[in-house]
Amino acid sequence: MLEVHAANEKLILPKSIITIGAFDGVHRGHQKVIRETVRESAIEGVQSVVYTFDPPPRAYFQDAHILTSVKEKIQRFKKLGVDYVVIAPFDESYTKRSPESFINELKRLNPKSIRVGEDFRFGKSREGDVDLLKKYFLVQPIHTVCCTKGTRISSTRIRELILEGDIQQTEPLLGW
Ligand SMILES: Cc1cc2nc3c(=O)[nH]c(=O)nc-3n(C[C@H](O)[C@H](O)[C@H](O)COP(=O)(O)O)c2cc1C
Ligand SMILES: Nc1ncnc2c1ncn2[C@@H]1O[C@H](COP(=O)(O)OP(=O)(O)OP(=O)(O)O)[C@@H](O)[C@H]1O
Repeated sequence: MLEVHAANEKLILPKSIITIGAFDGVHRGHQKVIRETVRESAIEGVQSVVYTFDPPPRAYFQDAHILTSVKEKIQRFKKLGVDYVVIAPFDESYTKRSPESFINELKRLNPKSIRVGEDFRFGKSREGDVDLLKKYFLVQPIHTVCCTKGTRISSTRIRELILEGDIQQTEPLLGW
């Protein structure tokens, strides 16, 4: 059964496997990251957690078109077998938090490992990176999922295709 928590509820877990990101569109790249998180959590016998943002940071900073509502993202996380979703309200005060403050928040979830891409950034002005995260947690990189043309699947690419009116091409990238 999926549990949804707002970040300010300060959820505490004894052990977990976490993935973090905007996950806008819950495309095939996201699905792989989440499936690996769920698979590892089952092997370890601990809870799987998706920590996500509302709105997606790119929608907040760059006014990007939002592909999936929070409600729809939650439904897709549920289908992928996630145990917990933590939703951070991505607003002005949240964006000003330091990387260390975010790390302290993650500590409450006691992650055995964190699954994010090598280019993951966090904290004000994107100051925190994977090297900083690795000082506190085991961080396991995810192999990039590409489309048949060989380019990385991303929410940005899907937004571009929608703007070009090429909905058909978004389907193999979204995988739903
Ligand atoms: C506490 C916190 C503060 C953030 N502040 C900023 C910021 O000031 N500027 C920015 O561009 N992104 C900021 N971000 C967003 C990150 O750059 C990044 O988009 C987010 O961690 C999601 O990762 P993803 O883009 O790989 O999905 C912040 C993220 C967190 C967790
Ligand atoms: N194609 C992909 N293959 C593997 N992992 C991916 C892929 N796309 C995103 N991820 C991972 O999923 C998590 C969430 O990514 P994020 O929401 O930033 O996706 P994105 O598609 O890169 O978004 P945007 O284009 O808006 O920056 C991150 O850990 C990221 O590294």
